[in-house]
Amino acid sequence: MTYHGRRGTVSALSHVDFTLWQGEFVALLGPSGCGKSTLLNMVSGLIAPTSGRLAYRGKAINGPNTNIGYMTQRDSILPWRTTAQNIELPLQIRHLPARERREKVATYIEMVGLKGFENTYPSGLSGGMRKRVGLAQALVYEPETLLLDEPFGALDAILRLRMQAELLALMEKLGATVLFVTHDMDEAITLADRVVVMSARPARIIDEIEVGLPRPRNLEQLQFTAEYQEVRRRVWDNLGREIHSSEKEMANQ
Ligand SMILES: Nc1ncnc2c1ncn2[C@@H]1O[C@H](COP(=O)(O)OP(=O)(O)OP(=O)(O)O)[C@@H](O)[C@H]1O
Repeated sequence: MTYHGRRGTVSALSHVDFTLWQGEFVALLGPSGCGKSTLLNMVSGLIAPTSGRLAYRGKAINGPNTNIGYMTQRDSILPWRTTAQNIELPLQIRHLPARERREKVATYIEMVGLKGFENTYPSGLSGGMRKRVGLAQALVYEPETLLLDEPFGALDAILRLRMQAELLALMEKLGATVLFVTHDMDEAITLADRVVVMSARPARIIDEIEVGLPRPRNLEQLQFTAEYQEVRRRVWDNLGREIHSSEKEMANQ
């Protein structure tokens, strides 16, 4: 994917070739600005690659894909709508009958732990609560596949751990297919079945690591296990090498 903008040409992704299997939770891990959001935008059908091919269930992706729920990095919560109204929005766009909308909104409000805040406007919600509204918005029409772009990036460590645990429990329950973008190695390993490590821009895939840690996972204990440390070392070996090489490149420029 190459962007041709007013400020010149930016080569965002070079050679990216991978398959996301049904029911799998894949974390895309890479340095800042390497092209992770670009990749999600392409998978969701919002932008088209300048070369190469993307397919969903074997069919070429030619436009927005309604089987996919996408939580972008910046939330799309409308300040003039309450929690319930924001979560209802994707269902209104799909013209679901009012009764069905109400039922689904109630289910997902409960699922993301926002019961009691149905009628609160975004200005009355904490950062973590806003993220939950965003997550419920992506989940509410029950897409087969979820794209989550650094959903917990701006949260403090404790809230982040809580949200990660909630997401994991939810995904294990729903059996959804997830593509999760992060630049946090521990987040990638604790959540995913497979970690796809991307290089600095223009991104290519430098490694794919099967995490292999059993589920359901207890996030508070997981990081202290020997198995976890072993996976972490393997991911770090690759990521560390990539960081050093991009630092060297920058120093030579
Ligand atoms: N619409 C655009 N026009 C021109 N360049 C763009 C556009 N969108 C992204 N880029 C550039 O493409 C590169 C990859 O951006 P992208 O947002 O995909 O990276 P990222 O890995 O998601 O970054 P981060 O981890 O910081 O969120 C960056 O250099 C960015 O400046």
